[in-house]
Amino acid sequence: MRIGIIGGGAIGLLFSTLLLEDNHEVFLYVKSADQKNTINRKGIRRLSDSAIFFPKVELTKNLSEHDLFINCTKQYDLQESLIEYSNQKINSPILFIQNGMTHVRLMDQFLNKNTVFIGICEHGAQKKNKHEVAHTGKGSLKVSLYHGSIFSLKSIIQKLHTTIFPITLCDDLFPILHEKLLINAVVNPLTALFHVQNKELLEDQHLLFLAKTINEEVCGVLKMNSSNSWEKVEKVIHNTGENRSSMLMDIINGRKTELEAIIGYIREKAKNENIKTPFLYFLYHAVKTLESRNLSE
Ligand SMILES: NC(=O)C1=CN([C@@H]2O[C@H](COP(=O)(O)OP(=O)(O)OC[C@H]3O[C@@H](n4cnc5c(N)ncnc54)[C@H](OP(=O)(O)O)[C@@H]3O)[C@@H](O)[C@H]2O)C=CC1
Ligand SMILES: CC(C)(CO)C(=O)C(=O)O
Repeated sequence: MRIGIIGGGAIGLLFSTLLLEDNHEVFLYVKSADQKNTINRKGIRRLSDSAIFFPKVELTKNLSEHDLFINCTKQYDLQESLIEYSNQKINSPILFIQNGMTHVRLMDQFLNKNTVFIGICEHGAQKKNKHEVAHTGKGSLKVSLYHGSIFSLKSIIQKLHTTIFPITLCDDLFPILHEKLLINAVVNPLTALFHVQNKELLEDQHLLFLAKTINEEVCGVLKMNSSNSWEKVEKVIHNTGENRSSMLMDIINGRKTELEAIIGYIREKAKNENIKTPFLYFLYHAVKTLESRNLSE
């Protein structure tokens, strides 16, 4: 397949290598000419096996049509890239893999004519620099239809699914988004506040207590069974144990986090339903403090 990947960050670089390994034609769209030139010269190096891959690299302002786009930007950059698709009149199907929930509301404003898929990404990835990426947690992509044809989604999954790039169809969008939202609400703020790898949430008894308490609180808001959900959260933490969560990486690198799309969304839902969420309240303001200090430096 001809696949366009938007964003040369951790997931964009990782997906480019996995799809090239599976012999797809990959076009990676990046924001800076500097990153484009670096990848053209050195390729993308996957640190786990030192394999090097050469996608075709383009700037995002020069999009062309593909069998599928995978948008790998952060939630807070999504609006800009949705405007790019819409200004450049892109008709190709687009898959979004962002953590959090706020993107779901944004889609309709810009992409009501496109075929849109929404997925959750269970991989862990860390970008070391412009062209090197570590695959810190092997997982799969679970994808659901947002608008358009289910037949097109089924055919794309059939062509993409391999052991290198596992991708499965989920019939119901919101349960999978809520499952991932819960995982990110439990893992990301705590790891960002305490500067720990994911696995420490299971290994340190105090962090484990906090993680379980946050799991309870979020399950109360999202109406999920907390003990079944905790098992899933625990499994993802285990599988991505060596990872530093994307929120921790944002804090370390002085970037904005996806807090609003994760904790902000759950708090708003709790507020509308008069549910008290003291731990989320604390997490929200604690991460905001780190974020605003970072951004003002
Ligand atoms: N990393 C992980 O392990 C996981 C991440 N996710 C989710 O995947 C998404 C991506 O995360 P991650 O890869 O870590 O994030 P990164 O910050 O590493 O990468 C995002 C990339 O998007 C680029 N970008 C932003 N706007 C545009 C644009 N308009 N056109 C082209 N590129 C653009 C940024 O470029 P620049 O740097 O030049 O600004 C950056 O390289 C997030 O929603 C995250 O929550 C989900 C599961 C795991
Ligand atoms: C699954 C997890 C928690 C992996 O680190 C993630 O999605 C993230 O870091 O944003």
